[in-house]
Amino acid sequence: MERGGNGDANGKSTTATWTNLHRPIYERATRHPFILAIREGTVDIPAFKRWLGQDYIFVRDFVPFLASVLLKACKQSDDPSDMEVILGGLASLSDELSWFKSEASKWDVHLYTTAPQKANLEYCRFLQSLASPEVSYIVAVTAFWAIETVYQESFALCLESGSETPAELIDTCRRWGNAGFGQYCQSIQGIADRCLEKAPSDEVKKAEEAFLSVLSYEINFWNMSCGES
Ligand SMILES: Cc1ncc(CN)c(N)n1
Repeated sequence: MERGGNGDANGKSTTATWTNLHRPIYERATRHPFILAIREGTVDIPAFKRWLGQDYIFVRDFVPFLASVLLKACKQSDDPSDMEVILGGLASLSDELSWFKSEASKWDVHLYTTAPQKANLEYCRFLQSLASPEVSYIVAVTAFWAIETVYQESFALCLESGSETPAELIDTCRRWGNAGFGQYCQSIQGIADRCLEKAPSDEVKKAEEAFLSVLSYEINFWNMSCGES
């Protein structure tokens, strides 16, 4: 089997190469009108509340997905520190679920009676498919990196100087836009790139497809939050 190799001729890592290669869809996911409206202080509050209720459902489904990535790291990774990064992420989801509950009560969003919308159901189904033992660690960890990075880049944009994010949404933006979460995403990116460097080309191709699928599910998720289904 052919080897995937490490990115392009300029020495860029595989994930950096893909981000450049697929820039238009990457930007549709990370600079979505929903995020730009938060940043400009014009976000529709019902849309924000819809996002909040739907994202709680998503994060609940993200837990078993991440547990499956952890299991694959334990079985397939050649670097013991991968497990520590992923375990840290999994542990922080407990705090994240509590945050959703307190934020929901602040905004009068009823989490337990919120039904998942179509775009969310489809994304959660994709997560379930990635959790299958037939999906390799390389593909799963690449998807994990993409999922976290879309939120990191999106919400970091709302914290940049010059942004007019409403005060009551700053806490939400900090949750994913803070520098620590940015470092965590870089650690996952480092893991993905190290794995991709050694992977056979068919696995690299599957990982790229998973990256593109994540971007497309993320766009649909933002669209759903804006009220387009
Ligand atoms: C839809 C979605 N994508 C990503 C994340 C970040 N874990 C999230 N909470 N929700």
